[in-house]
Amino acid sequence: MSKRGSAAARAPHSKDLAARAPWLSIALAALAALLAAVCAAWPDVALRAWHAALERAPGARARKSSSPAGAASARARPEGIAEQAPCLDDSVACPQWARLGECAKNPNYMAQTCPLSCGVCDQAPRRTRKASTCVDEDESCESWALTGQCVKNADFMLAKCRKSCGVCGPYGPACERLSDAAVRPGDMNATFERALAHFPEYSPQVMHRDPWVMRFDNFMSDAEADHIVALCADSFQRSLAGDRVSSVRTSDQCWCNWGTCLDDPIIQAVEQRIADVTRVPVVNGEFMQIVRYGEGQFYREHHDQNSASWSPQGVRVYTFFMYLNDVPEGGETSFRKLALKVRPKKGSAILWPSVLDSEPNKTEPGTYHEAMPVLAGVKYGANVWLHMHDFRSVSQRHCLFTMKNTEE
Ligand SMILES: O=C(O)CCC(=O)C(=O)O
Ligand SMILES: [Fe+2]
Repeated sequence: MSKRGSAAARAPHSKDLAARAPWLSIALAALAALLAAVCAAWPDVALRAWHAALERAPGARARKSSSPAGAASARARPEGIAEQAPCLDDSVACPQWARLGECAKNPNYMAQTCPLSCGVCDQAPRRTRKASTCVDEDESCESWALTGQCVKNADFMLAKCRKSCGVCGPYGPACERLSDAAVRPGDMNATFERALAHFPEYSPQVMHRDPWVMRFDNFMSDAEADHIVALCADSFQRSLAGDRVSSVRTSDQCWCNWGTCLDDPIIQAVEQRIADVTRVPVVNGEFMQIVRYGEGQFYREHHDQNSASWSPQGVRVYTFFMYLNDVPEGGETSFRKLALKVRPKKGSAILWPSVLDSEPNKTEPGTYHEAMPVLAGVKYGANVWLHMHDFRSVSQRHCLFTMKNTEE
């Protein structure tokens, strides 16, 4: 045996303790006698303490609220089905199938496979998720996942590598939401009114109401704008639209998602100002995306809302767009439906909603917009897209549904 020996070999035996410290056994005996006396004298005190402990225990609320009806359904439960077994979907596609009407078109299959999404938990046998649904079926899954195959090759990977792609639960353990909704019905109107009243230092102006488009003439200093452009100097790449290179968007982009950029005090200060104005936490924001348009470059009319309400990060609720230089000619942000064109001005910014104030999970039809072609010079800008829920932590956990645009 090694010199150090095992912990068990070194642990003093209770008898040795009693021999070495007789006062300890006397004290313990006295304490036990005292407790017995208290319980005998005030049984309800002991009982209340026991109930309080039970109420704090996990699952206590369910126990407490179990109504007579709950008791009846527990009695009627078929044998062999555990009382606590959750109602689960067996496929990550269930929410989408349900939205497409499959629960009605294909009721038997769907009730078995997607009871949660079809809302038929009472009819479907409750069962724990089969362990086999959360496994990799190929030993290369982990390395494929690390090289981005869960996104690039989603059909194959979601079938064969569920574990490595982190899609085991309805969202997969990597994708659990860590935050409540940042925007509730009515919050957006209140946020815009508050921004108008509370941030005179940014010179807010209403460009449009219903839907809101608010301009902040003085959102950042020239030095801050120059600094943000300089951070990206060597990191621009062709912009993507909806995850791919597309002729509708011809600019270059740079995601501020690497260490030096994320840790940059100016980036952090600007992100915090955006959070203060919008009342949406910094972690709900995608990483800042800096864009550069050369002469003739543009982003055709599009909508920024790209994430399903069921996705872990939820919908994109706001866009905060900052202008990082003065553009000699062209490059306006145009909201055709609102008959509004915003001219780029260094240090200014615009904020608009991508969802409805009254139903913040639904797309706001008024805020389609376009980056008009730059006619002379270059245009630099920066997007911050803010989501309903925490975006950054699920993205850091490599959750598939934050990396990929998701559809309703
Ligand atoms: O460049 C602009 O004015 C707007 C850019 C934009 O809409 C986007 O990048 O989604
Ligand atoms: Fe946009």
